[in-house]
Amino acid sequence: MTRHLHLNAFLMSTGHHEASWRLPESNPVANTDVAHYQNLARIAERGKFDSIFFADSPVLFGDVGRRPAGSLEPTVLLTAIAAATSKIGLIATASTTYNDPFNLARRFASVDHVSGGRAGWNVVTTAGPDAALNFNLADQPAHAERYDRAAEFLEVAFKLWDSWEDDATLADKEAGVWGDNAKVHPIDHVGRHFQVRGPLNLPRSPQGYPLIVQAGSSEDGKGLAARYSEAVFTAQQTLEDAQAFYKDLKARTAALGRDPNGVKILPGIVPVIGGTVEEALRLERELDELIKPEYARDQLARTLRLKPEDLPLDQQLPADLPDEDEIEGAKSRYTLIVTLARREKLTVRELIGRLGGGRGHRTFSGTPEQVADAIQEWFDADAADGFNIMPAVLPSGLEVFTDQVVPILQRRGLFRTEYTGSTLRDHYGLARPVRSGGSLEAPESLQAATA
Ligand SMILES: Cc1cc2nc3c(=O)[nH]c(=O)nc-3n(C[C@H](O)[C@H](O)[C@H](O)COP(=O)(O)O)c2cc1C
Repeated sequence: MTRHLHLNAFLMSTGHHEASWRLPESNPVANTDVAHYQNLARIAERGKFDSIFFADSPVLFGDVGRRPAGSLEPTVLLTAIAAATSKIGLIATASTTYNDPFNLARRFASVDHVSGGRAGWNVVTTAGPDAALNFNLADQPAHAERYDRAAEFLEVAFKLWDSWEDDATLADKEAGVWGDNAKVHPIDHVGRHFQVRGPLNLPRSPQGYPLIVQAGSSEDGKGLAARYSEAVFTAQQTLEDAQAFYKDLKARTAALGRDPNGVKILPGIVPVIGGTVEEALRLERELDELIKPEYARDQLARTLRLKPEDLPLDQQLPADLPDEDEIEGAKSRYTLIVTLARREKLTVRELIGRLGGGRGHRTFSGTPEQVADAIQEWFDADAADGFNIMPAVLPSGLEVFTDQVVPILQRRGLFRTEYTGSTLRDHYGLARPVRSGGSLEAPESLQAATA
């Protein structure tokens, strides 16, 4: 089976570089401008991307002085984007720790109805203590507890999406019968975290389920991804690390009886593209020089559970840092940052520059040809099924990728020249789960999840 590259546009206000909002071209209040996001989605659709994606956390992070702060609730934003596009997939993040299954299952099924089958859900447990304070808690639930809840949350969501059979709606005007009660099922879920009777108060959506995306990379994170996810986002700094993650996750998926091709692995890349290498590096330097180190050092201190004064800008990280298993936040991101700093002997200032561009995702500055080579190298080396494209500056970074890198990938036969389907599942080459006659024929890629 020919493998095709998958491209997801990870959209974030004026771009992933934390100082992008300071460029003359940038709209500093793009983070709440729906027309900005509709324009970005149209650019990505012109580039035949599989999907666009919004991260999210139910908390206002850190210091509003540093970069555009606050974000539109992403499923609401997706409905506005759905109205402005017709093909591109629409993926939003929502937390299993700070939501309930009934409302969230309904919300994503609604996005799927509104978009004609283009909804995807990035399932997160929300790492970090701050969000907990917005939801009657004094601290974040333990890492393992968050993932245990997430697994049950997904079980309930699948049951709710399956509570209507595909042919439950009759709309028989003659007989005056709208629906068939025998095809709408309570779910009567009773579990450790949730009791949900069901059925969902919404007919089955065009895709049956939204595409299930996950982004954890710890043992718990990979366990959840192997059982339930169909696309996995990950931050990987080196080809070797990416190959190891790819091999491990595919093996875990197969060990659960799922089709490993049913899980698409997309590492992030923050491309800074110039007509020449010098031009690309100049743009990278211009952005890095706009970073105010004190903001970034505060955030780095929080991640490393240190005080800012423990991190002198022109010295390397302190020798004694906590082990990953002491971290209750985003375990794998913590390890990635510390490993990056140690491996490349980065000073705090240098590390801040690297993180300012992509928060631990791989950054790559070069010409369109070199960016295409970097993508093809990992794709050919079984380190990725596709990429999370994270333009440093938006919209210009997405435009130049769409107009100058995508054509190279298309000429090399790596990427679609036209959409061949209309749903998000079609774009990722994943079957639609069918629910009829009381039975569920889940696609092999999801069988373990819905067993
Ligand atoms: C591309 C990408 C996007 C992410 N988006 C979010 C997000 O929107 N909200 C969130 O709480 N976590 C987000 N995360 C973090 C993951 O959900 C997770 O907390 C992190 O990868 C650490 O997972 P681990 O504790 O299993 O190692 C994202 C991670 C990646 C790689």
